[in-house]
Amino acid sequence: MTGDGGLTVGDSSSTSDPVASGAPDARPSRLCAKGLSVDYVRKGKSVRAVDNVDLELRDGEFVAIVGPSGSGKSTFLMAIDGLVPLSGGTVSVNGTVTHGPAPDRAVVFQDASLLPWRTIIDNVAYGLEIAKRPKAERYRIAEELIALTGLRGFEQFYPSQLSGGMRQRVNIARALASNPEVLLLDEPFSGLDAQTRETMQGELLKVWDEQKKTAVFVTHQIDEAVYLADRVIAFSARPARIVQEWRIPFERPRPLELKQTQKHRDIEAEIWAVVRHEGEKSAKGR
Ligand SMILES: Nc1ncnc2c1ncn2[C@@H]1O[C@H](COP(=O)(O)OP(=O)(O)OP(=O)(O)O)[C@@H](O)[C@H]1O
Repeated sequence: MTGDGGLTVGDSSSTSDPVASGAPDARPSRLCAKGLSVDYVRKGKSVRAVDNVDLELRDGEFVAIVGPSGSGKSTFLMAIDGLVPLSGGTVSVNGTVTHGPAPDRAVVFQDASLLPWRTIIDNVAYGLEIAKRPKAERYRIAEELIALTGLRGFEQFYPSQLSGGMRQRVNIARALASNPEVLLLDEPFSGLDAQTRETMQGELLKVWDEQKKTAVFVTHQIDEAVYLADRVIAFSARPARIVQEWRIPFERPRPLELKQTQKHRDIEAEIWAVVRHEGEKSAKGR
């Protein structure tokens, strides 16, 4: 069940992607986690949340991470961002080992953490203001991202005047404003209703097709992972280790109707079986 390299869905597919056909990936390495481990201290005892995870993303790759609840997915993402200290291993961006958060990585969280007293455009431009970029430049960039994320006309609104889906658009625009090398998304659509969530998945792919950011996306939703990602990685029950990996063979751009196809459903079912098995192991261990 838990092969080292894991099953690779689509290896034999007709996709022209050189990665999927097994040829070496010539794209430069953007993000590299090596031997990444994280321990938390709980009631005076050390608890391992992430155990010795190796993961490399090439330029412009979109990787989704799935796994049972409490397996360590968010911890892994936070460790990449530098928000939680590593107990072991390294995180490198463009070959340079990172030490804590930096503008080369940006996170989009589940709850849109917008500043309520700032307008939408000022929220999007906030990071650029902190970075002391000239005013004209920050508004030019913010305007571009507002257009890209479908927020035109809402520049002068406040976060409380927007729906949850629109607030997440602002969050994504804000994360992209500093032009990070790597975009980290931690269940960004989990607070949205099913229909809005689906719309946002399509919108995210449009933005991603435009910008081709290297991205790590954590989610509970297998269908979301398969629809969005080039690769889906399943984490074990805590402590998180990589149990299996799937290469997703669908061409881009991907219409939302893709999710209704048998092949999409088959891949979902395969991944779901692995995640469920891991979840059961974790439930038995409690
Ligand atoms: N600050 C913390 N202190 C102690 N333990 C923590 C802390 N944050 C997370 N944990 C524990 O680490 C483990 C991994 O948590 P994490 O939130 O990373 O999992 P997850 O896979 O993202 O979960 P979910 O899918 O439910 O969001 C869990 O057992 C959690 O209780």
